[in-house]
Amino acid sequence: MTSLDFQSLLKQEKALQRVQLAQSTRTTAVQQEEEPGPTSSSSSRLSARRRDEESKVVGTKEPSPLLVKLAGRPSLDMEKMRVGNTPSIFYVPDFISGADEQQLLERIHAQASSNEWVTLRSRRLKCWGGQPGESFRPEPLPPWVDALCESLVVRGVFSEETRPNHVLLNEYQPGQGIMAHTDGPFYEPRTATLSLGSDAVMHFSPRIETSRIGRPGVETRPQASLVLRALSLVVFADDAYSRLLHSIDAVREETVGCGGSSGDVGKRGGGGVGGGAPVINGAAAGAPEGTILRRKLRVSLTFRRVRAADRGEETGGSGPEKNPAELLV
Ligand SMILES: O=C(O)CCC(=O)C(=O)O
Ligand SMILES: [Fe+2]
Repeated sequence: MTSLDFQSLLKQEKALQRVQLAQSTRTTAVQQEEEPGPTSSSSSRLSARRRDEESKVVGTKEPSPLLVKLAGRPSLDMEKMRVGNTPSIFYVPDFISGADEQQLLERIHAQASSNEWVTLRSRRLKCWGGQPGESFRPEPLPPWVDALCESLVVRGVFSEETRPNHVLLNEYQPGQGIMAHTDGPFYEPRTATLSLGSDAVMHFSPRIETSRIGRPGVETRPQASLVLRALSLVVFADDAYSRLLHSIDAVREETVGCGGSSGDVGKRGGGGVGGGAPVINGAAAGAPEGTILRRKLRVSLTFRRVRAADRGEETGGSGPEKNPAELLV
């Protein structure tokens, strides 16, 4: 065995041990979060407990095979995944494999008849983890959803302290989309979305106070677009989370970059017309300007952490205030 083989075996074994540990401590974690907080001291208690337990032999329960598989992948260097000159927008192509995607889609569609779905005009959705808001009470996630959250921590997308505890599933038929929005103040300013089943283009536009819209020099159109290939993960945080709006046009077909949406013109996701904004991850997504993308049934899973009730203030970026339009150039 070469030293490289040995290193990767060691990594896999460590990942497996973490998985077993995570599963055996999951109940404890949920109980701790139900205490007021999580304050920094409660989350450091949690990490300390994890560290203590890590030194013991753990795991009486078989870990989920999906989790073992996902967590066994190498951890990501998120800095290398940053796209364009953007503040904290990261794109990870092929975050999962096509086989993982199939497994996840089967699981999602196996539950399709359940009444947990909320149907909207432009998509349907399901959420796990509890009702975000002032009186948030975390609810346990289904094991396969929890497995995905764990894999995001193991692979370095979220820190242990910001482990996602809330997951949203959106399902879009071809021709459906999502209006320009921010994810709001109830979450920590970091969100990760896994795309399954179809490609789509996400547009980012400056968040403008309503009173300034329409004033000379105030730009509200999308300033950048990001191709979301199936299997990819997009992460945005901090200023990109709080000071930019994101949207997906409600179209059946779209042309990357210059041309904009080529089908169903006039049936946009709402709040913005994506076409024309420069694509900031064309190379990483293998989709140069002019690429035509046809939508299929798209399912996305969005992972976030609900903020502690005592810190439910508006999420703001750090550092000096910048015009949000400047964040993208
Ligand atoms: O489907 C997506 O990729 C985006 C979903 C989203 O922005 C949201 O649920 O807040
Ligand atoms: Fe969103």
